[in-house]
Amino acid sequence: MVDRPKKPSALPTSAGSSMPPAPQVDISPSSDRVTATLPTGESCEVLLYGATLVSWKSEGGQRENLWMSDAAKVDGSKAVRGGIPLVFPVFGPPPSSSHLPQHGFARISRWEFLGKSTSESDSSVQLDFGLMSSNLSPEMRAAWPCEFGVIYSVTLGRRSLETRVVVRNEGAAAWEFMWLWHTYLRVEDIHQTHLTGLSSTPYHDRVASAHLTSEPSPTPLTITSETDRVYHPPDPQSTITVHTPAPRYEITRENLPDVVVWNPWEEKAKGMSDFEPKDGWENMLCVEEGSVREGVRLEGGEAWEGGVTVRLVEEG
Ligand SMILES: O=P(O)(O)OC[C@H]1O[C@H](O)[C@H](O)[C@@H](O)[C@@H]1O
Repeated sequence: MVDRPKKPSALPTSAGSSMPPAPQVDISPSSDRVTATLPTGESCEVLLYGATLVSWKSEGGQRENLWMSDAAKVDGSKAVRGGIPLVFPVFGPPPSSSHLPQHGFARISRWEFLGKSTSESDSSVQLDFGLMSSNLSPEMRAAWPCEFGVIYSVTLGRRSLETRVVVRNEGAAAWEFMWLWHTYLRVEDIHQTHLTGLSSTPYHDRVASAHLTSEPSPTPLTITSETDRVYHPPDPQSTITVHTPAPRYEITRENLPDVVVWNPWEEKAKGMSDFEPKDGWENMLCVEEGSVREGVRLEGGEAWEGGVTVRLVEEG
């Protein structure tokens, strides 16, 4: 984890001097969400429900980088359709013997806001959230009776969003889990969007068959129909780039071997009640980083850490 000095935001940095106070990062925690705004206007908003990032604005707050469905439920009644829901401890449908919901419980559980820290050197703010076994509903506790603690950190910079997670086994017995950032990126136009960094990478095509491993993708990868693929790039740290007409997104991963690329396309979007507008699939692309092909095993007392950074870079 990046070790950052903790600094209460209430303390003015220019105390005792004749200089005007430096602009402060604004943190607005409320009963259901935490919003952070940099002095330059960039912001992010995290719902306590699922620790779901529902907004990330750059360019002084002028540009939204995450796609959110107009029909997304943000009242805790359903996983949020958009933003960055967190997938844990299972990806996709759980095994038939399990009572866990699709994509697990992290995205439908209420997390705790643990606090924030700021960094003057690079004008960023870090927000920390936690989820433990004791936070789960009795149904989820019964479905996954493992002792765990998860710390999720979101760091907002001028042109970047860094997210990190530490999953710890707080019990004595070993267990396995999967983790994924289900990131809905906003793109200007899916028909003018392509990805680089996944070529020469075989993938599981979840549209054609859950078990088929296809030929490596061509370069660059364009999205021209319903797409649901799990890539396993040979280099787990390699950069994935999403090129759109606006700034491109450069995605770097730490300790995350798998990348899911998902766009429901026209027909599937029509069938999702919480997907609005119905042509919204033209303005979104899920590029999801995680560890989902195989479970990560943690012995009692062990911890696992992963991270994703998305940077905005001008094309050209
Ligand atoms: O509808 P959800 O449960 O949010 O899942 C949305 C999508 O998530 C991932 O991208 C999976 O690979 C897809 O198969 C799934 O359709």
